[in-house]
Amino acid sequence: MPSTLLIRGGTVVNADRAERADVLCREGRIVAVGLDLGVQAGAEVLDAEGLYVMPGGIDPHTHMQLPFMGTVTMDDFYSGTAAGLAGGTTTIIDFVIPDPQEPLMDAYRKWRGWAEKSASDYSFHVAVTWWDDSVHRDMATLVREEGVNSFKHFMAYKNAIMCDDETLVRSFRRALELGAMPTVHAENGELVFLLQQEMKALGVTGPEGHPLSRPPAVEAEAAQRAIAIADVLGVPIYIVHVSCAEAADAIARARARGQRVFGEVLAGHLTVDDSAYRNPDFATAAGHVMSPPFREKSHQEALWRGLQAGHLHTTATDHCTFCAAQKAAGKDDFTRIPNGCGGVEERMMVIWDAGVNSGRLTPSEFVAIASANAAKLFNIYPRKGCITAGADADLVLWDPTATRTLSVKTQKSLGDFNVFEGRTVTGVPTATISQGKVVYLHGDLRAERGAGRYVQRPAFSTHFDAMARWSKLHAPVAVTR
Ligand SMILES: NC(=O)NCCC(=O)O
Ligand SMILES: [Zn+2]
Ligand SMILES: [Zn+2]
Repeated sequence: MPSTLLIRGGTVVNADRAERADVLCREGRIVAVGLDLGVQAGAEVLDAEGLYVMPGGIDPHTHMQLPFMGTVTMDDFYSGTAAGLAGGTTTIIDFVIPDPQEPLMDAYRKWRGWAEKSASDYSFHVAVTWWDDSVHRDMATLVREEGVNSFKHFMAYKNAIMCDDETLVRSFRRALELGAMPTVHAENGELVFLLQQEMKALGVTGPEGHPLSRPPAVEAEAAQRAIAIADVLGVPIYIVHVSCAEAADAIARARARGQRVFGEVLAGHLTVDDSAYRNPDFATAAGHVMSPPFREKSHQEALWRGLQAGHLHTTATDHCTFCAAQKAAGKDDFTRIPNGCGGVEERMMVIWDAGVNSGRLTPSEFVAIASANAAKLFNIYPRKGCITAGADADLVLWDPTATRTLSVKTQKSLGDFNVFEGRTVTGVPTATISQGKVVYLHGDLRAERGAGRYVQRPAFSTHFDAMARWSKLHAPVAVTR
């Protein structure tokens, strides 16, 4: 396998520009980007004439091998990252989710072990699901010794991994001290719990009860609460899987006030609506059960507008695959259907097709939301998310004219369901390069078990510096009497 790769004749697309250029990669890094780079003896050459050459996708929200709701996802770190590579995604940021009372470091080491089989590079957010002095201490160890710079808080999943407000406040404050980004799954878990019981009391036990127990206001309330807590504490905040207009509006309002609030949106929420929950076929309806749920179509427009306006910043999948047999645990009670859907392979195609082909996004704006913005927010830019000398050679060659029909029959994920089933997209990856190696070429997936590396992410991204200066200048001053 040559360690030098030349990608010749394509249009290199970064978040800030697109230009005709060759890309030369050596020993896993990009060493030159420019016109007419000469072919070197022994180099592998990829012809990119007529193609876009983009930074490999970063999916900042996946759950591979997740133990959740009494079962474990179908995709492990190998099959899940391999599926990502087939779709042009070369880095995932997954989640360590400790059980309540489980030491954070124990959970972290467990997840690191599971992830060693990854085929692409990966990193971890760590969830804070409970609080005591050991959590306070372990957060520092994770940031300073393990390169974790983001902590996740579930405001839903009562009686399981839900954070109460005290834990949110303590953890946000600690994250600020450590220079790490707090992130939240914003849904009011108390309201969800109440509405679930009420739905069942009304006889609504099927998957249609899932969206009915998680209306947009439930998400908007939690988003607003998390934003307000972050504002009071002077910490930036990142809201995962924003699914509805009301939550997107809460972010836009806070940003208009100058607050550093960042939003993530899922390929599914941008393109799939809630009609499936009323499908008479249980497996189809349950296959769509994820939280927050798919929404009525009008919310999709609000999410696209958020991306276009810059109020929403990243796109992800929340890839979390459960098969029909697992979903059947909730046959008579929708609250027992394991929550989660796939998408790591389809994300970039679906968003390109619905975003770029529609004129909502330019190719550079697509690179921003599919890769560069996540790299910036989680402080791995320009190592990731940018085609420049010195960056990791993680790239995708993109044919904007080729079409594909997405289907469970052809997906690489081990899940047995595809929420994008039957969707024909225009704009597909023809090659994916990870660490300078061609790992996917014209349908031939060459993912290597264990080839992925753990990516450390330094603390104190640029936002922290600005916020610290602001806080210092606006510190409370006592009246001298
Ligand atoms: N999203 C979902 O339904 N499952 C995964 C856990 C989470 O992110 O909430
Ligand atoms: Zn979530
Ligand atoms: Zn998730």
